[in-house]
Amino acid sequence: MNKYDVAIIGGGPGGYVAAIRASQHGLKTVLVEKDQIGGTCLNIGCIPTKALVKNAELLHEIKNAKNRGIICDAPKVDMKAVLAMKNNVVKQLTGGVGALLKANGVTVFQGEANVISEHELTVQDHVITFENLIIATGSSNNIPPIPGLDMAGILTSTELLEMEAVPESLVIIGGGVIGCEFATVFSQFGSKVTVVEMQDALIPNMDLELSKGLKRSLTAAGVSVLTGCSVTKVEKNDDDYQVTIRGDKDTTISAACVMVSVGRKSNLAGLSKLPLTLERNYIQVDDEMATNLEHVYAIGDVTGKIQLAHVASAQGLVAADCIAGKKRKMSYEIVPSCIYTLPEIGSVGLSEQQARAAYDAITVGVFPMAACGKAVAMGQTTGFTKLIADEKSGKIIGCHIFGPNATEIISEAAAVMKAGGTLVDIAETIHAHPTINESMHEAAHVALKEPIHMM
Ligand SMILES: NC(=O)c1ccc[n+]([C@@H]2O[C@H](COP(=O)([O-])OP(=O)(O)OC[C@H]3O[C@@H](n4cnc5c(N)ncnc54)[C@H](O)[C@@H]3O)[C@@H](O)[C@H]2O)c1
Repeated sequence: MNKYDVAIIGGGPGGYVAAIRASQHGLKTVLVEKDQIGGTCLNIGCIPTKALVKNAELLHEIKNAKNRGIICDAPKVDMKAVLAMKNNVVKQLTGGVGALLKANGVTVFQGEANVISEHELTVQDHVITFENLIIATGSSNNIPPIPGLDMAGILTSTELLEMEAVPESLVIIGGGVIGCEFATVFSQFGSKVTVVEMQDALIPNMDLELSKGLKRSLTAAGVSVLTGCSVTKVEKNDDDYQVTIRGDKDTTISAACVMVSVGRKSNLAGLSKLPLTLERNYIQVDDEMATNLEHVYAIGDVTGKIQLAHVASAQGLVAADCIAGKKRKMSYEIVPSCIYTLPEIGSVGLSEQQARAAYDAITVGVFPMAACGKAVAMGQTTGFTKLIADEKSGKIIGCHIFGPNATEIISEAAAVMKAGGTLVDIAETIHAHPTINESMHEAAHVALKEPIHMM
């Protein structure tokens, strides 16, 4: 009998995590996924991108190996083998998630869900009846209405992850997270990359020092970064695209490929029978992830909150717990976000600009990677760790790291912030030596005006 306590549409990091938790609560749970389990994150987002970023890192290390006394031949990229490696990584992880769902007793239907009433959906020839519904349908690439972007051959990150050859040149429209990660990968792979960003800074919503540092490092890697510029049209001439750019002065750039990464839009197909409250086409939810319909919840990118896999998973756990009667609320105050560039970025809490606007007085401590022993030993001295605290209480309200292992060590700051910790808490915690983590320890000492390894 296809009658379930909870039906979940979408098997990404929001949906599959919610399904496992719902089932663990003893709820009869079904998950419907139209493509592959794992969603954007595992199949065409976070995971495959990180597989390529690792290759970019390797190439960068090999190219610089002679500075460390290692002589290597000039590296070459075999894109077909790179794709095989990337596909293997994806297969391993999606297979793992499939096994977890099975082990937790979640029923999985492959196919497109179509909600036909407030308590029923169809998938292929089946009718599924549900007491509660969790919508976890995610988002897809948004293509802005710029003349020429509807042309065949214009790429998004999805197609760029399937390239069988390294493009000679690549224009990336949008200098946000996707744009900067793909610029990192393809510039190291050998493409001549141009990034066109409409705002005055790359990754414009993050701490300005991160944006400036990233622009410097991408430029040093040979990427042409055009900020404060917009693309007005794209045309095709023989084999190349002509990209017309409006900035301080108008220019036209010729490129073999054009990728668009200007944000994403919600996936709402199959949901029109539900009278959901939407805003800018995103499903509106409260802190328990409930929509305006009592038994319908929504999680992940489709809610238009913070579009990150780990936020979707956290929302999925909240939704499943609330359905099971273990009511709790989602909080967005402490959400680490990471960008996989060279070097990496890890960020949590308020940017310095936001902190100055929100607090009467703040204390900022910045420690350069060039003064961190482990970073020097690794030959990766670009970047810094910045801690921001409320001057009155000393409580940490933001941390921004640009440097090696930034995406890993940012969780220390997140954990301290979650516990309401202060600069003194970090300064008085013994940090192992030599580690990049010491830069956080040192940044706390700098903020407290008692630096040890800095003049
Ligand atoms: N490492 C990660 O966590 C990771 C990786 C990839 C994607 N994501 C998430 O996926 C989502 C989508 O990423 P994204 O990079 O597409 O979006 P984004 O919002 O990060 O960046 C889009 C950028 O495009 C710019 N832009 C908008 N219109 C433009 C135009 N016409 N011309 C030039 N620039 C324009 C914006 O100013 C912005 O800087 C984001 O929410 C992101 O956080 C996260």
